[in-house]
Amino acid sequence: MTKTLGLSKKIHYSLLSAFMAIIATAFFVIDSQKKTIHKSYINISRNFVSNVATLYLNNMIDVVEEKIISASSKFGGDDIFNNAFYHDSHSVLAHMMFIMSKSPEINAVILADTRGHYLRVPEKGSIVKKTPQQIQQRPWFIDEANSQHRVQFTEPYKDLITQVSTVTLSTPVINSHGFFNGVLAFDINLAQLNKNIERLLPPVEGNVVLLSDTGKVIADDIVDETPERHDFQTILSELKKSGGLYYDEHQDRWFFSYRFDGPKWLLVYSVENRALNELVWSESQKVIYGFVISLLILLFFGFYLKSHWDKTLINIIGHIKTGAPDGWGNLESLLSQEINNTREREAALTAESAHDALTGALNRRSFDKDLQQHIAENRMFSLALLDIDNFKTINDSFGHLVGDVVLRGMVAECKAILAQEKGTIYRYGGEEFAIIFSEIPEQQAWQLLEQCRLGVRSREWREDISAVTFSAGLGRWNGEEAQALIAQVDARLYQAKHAGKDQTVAGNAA
Ligand SMILES: Nc1nc2c(ncn2[C@@H]2O[C@H](COP(=O)(O)OP(=O)(O)OP(=O)(O)O)[C@@H](O)[C@H]2O)c(=O)[nH]1
Repeated sequence: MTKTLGLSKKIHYSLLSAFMAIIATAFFVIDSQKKTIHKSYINISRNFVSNVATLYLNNMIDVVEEKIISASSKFGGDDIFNNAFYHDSHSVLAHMMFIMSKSPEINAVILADTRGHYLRVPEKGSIVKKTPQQIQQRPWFIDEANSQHRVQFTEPYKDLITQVSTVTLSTPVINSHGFFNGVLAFDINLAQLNKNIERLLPPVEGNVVLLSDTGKVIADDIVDETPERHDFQTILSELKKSGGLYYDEHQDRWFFSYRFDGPKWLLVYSVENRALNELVWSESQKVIYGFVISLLILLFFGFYLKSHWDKTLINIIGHIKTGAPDGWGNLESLLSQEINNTREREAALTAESAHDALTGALNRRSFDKDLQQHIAENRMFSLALLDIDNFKTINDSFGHLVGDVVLRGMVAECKAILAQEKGTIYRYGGEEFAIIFSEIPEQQAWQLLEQCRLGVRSREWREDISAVTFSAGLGRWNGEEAQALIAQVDARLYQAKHAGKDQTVAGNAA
């Protein structure tokens, strides 16, 4: 089975991996960014509530409290109080009007005595005296027992006279002898309060509402006729103990709240979770666009690469086929060079696999192959086996490196003699060599072998070796099996060794 390079596949995988990596990164970045944005909106909303409460409402409460306390101490004089109800009420009314005119946050100023008389500005007509029952029904009316408290805020209630929702703050009027004379009360201008709350610009679309301690609405930013009021009663206790942040699963709404110290009011700003999420998404969109653009660029790059890569591959394949890699550009010339190098390497590898690396003679594999080929082709040939005499002594005396030099030298010597003739030398193994003499009579082979032997023996060595000799056996092929011929020639080599070495033993024909 042919193994493909799979380059296109690798490019596809790389692009796909980059694609997946961008998507995964996008997922994590967007997710963490969403959480961060969500968190920052929560913080901004909490700050919004506490800023409105401390900078606006607390301020307003302080101002009206200060005003009522200073006015009540003014009305504390016996004469003023008695005059107001039984003699000359005009100067007191003028003072009450003065307070009104300076206080946009106050709707009405009321002064009441313990007998149920009261003065109120603004009032239709002249001074009106009401029955004690009417005045005492008012939630701000404080009897003597309650007079210890300085300033009190009522729950929102429907005023009997004006018929509008009202919150009143009141304080006892104590005369200079310490007696409780009556009550001074300010109706808070809820219309003005509503208007101011409506004007607020909350960070996320939602509702702002000011609640009393029992959860009644004092003021809110809802302007339409059928206001969408949220059920604060069910979550009031949660809001009070939430510490400023509460999420109601049932309504899927966030509640940001601030609890006042003076009147136990609660400023609540509530936001639908959906609205918050929409905002978070719209903020995240910029990042999403960024990632989408990156993906598109990657896709474009992928297609571009693919189309050009295919073309380049086709060119490369064409040139590899024709073997004419000329006229390519920089990258291509490098590639063509590489193709040529590969061919050379291939040729070198083939040569290496046929030759013995140490001596340069053909190796044992080549010998086996050539021998079989001669037999298969029924070619006339003779075989010689050569073994260097006393090679162990050479190795032992001069070292293996010198032994190697001797092996190389012997091959060189024989090659030089056989070069023009039909003889090829092989390294048979260790210090043993073989020569195949092709298509020449055994006699001629014997002569060549003798020339080799004498050549080696008379060769001069740079090292201090006196003489290197070898023994050899020679035999002609007579149609027998390769192993039989080798055994016969090996036996003759053995004979030569036993006969005193440095000689060749051949058959009778030689
Ligand atoms: N330097 C070197 N030595 C080799 C190589 N291959 C085999 N030999 C050595 O050749 C020697 C062969 O020794 P022996 O088989 O005892 O033969 P010898 O000493 O030549 O004795 P005779 O054949 O009886 O003359 C061993 O010492 C091997 O280590 C080689 O590639 N390089």
